[in-house]
Amino acid sequence: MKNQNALRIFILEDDLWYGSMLQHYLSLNPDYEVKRFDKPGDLFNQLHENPDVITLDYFMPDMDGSVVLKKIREINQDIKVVIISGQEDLRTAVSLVTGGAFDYIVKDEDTKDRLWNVLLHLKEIVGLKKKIAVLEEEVSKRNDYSKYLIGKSECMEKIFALIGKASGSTITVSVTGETGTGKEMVAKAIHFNSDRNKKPFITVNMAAIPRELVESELFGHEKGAFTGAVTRRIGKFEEAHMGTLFLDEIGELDISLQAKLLRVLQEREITRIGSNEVIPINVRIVVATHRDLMEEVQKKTFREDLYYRLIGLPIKMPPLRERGNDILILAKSFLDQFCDANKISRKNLSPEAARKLVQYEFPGNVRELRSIMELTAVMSEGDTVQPDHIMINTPPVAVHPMNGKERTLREYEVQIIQHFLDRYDKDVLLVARKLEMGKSTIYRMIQSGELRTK
Ligand SMILES: Nc1ncnc2c1ncn2[C@@H]1O[C@H](COP(=O)(O)OP(=O)(O)OP(=O)(O)O)[C@@H](O)[C@H]1O
Repeated sequence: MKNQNALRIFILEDDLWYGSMLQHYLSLNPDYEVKRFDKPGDLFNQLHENPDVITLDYFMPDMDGSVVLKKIREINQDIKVVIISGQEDLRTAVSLVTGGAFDYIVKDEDTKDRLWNVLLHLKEIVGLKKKIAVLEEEVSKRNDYSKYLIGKSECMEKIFALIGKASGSTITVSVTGETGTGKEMVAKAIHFNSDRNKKPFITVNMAAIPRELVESELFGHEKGAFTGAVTRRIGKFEEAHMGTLFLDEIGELDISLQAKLLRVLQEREITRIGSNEVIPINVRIVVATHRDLMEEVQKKTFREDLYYRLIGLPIKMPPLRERGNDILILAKSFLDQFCDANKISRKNLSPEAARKLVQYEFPGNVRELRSIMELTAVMSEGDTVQPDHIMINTPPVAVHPMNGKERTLREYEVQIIQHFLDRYDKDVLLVARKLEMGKSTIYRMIQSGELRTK
């Protein structure tokens, strides 16, 4: 059976006897897979097998060792090359090692033992590199937020498509939506699905930083720039260099700082407070807000020019109550996650429990659903969740048609039916039953364009 962790070694040696001796000796180690070549051309033909190590005889009749080394390095820089030569010339050794050789061994009676030791050392390095590659792969999988963003509803499918579009470019993205709808998750999904995913993802929540500290938080400061600036501090823009900067609650940014942010976004460079040095920055910006920024522009609390600079690719997160069956998919997923984490057996939702969930408004959206399901897992006994196990603190609110601007009776009617259609995945029959009205009335209103089914 092939040993997946074997160190793959190619020997290039024109002296057949010496080459065979090395091959035999190294093959004594079951962790080595050894192949021998006596001409550089033959070795190059097999380089696609990606050996971990090549031992290279420096004096070859066909090609000088330094040329072979250069060619190997051009094809694959990851292959470690150990030079073996009769030449005891230190200058050659130094120039080969600076040219990319891993080590240089002089051909004498100790060669095989020294080579043995070099290879043991190399096996460790190659093993560590492979482990790092596996771990990096795992981390990037763990950070593949699109796998964690759960949803099958039409509106979430649209969000996934937009995340895909945003990930493929460096366009600024603005995510809006009520609290707990997953705006930060979207920002992370975009970052970790983009080619910046090995660089930092930095979050700054504008609402969480005292107003007077925001500038220094974003752009950094030099020591002594202001009272309290006892050391130099790098700002979040610099920290996010080559990665993504997520500016959460951007609507809370003080108007006095908005002009500065706009300048930075236009010039793509920052200056730390108290410094004259201009530092170029390369960051992708994702902003989020639960506010209607256009409304803020009209109220003159948000600069219009900054608004247009930030809007980029807009992604509007739908409230959970408009995601139809996603409520139950998410609920089951949160329930399973909690049970698995606490090593209790998984539970099912009874039809009545499911109904209780879909009838609730979820003002706190997905975040609220997660907390409710965690509490449910604790409260329920047995393997089926009943409605009583689901503790909803706020009383269920059907619709609040009286909130907001005044409407005609007909408009209220349309608003209520639309709300139910959105909630129940445009299932006209179900909505008609729930509202105790004729399904033909609903169909007529859809036909006339009063109600949306898309
Ligand atoms: N589609 C989803 N699938 C799975 N979990 C989700 C989804 N959307 C949100 N969540 C979970 O809901 C919680 C809130 O998500 P997140 O912080 O991204 O929301 P937000 O809109 O940024 O909230 P806020 O506006 O309050 O900052 C997190 O625990 C997240 O894991």
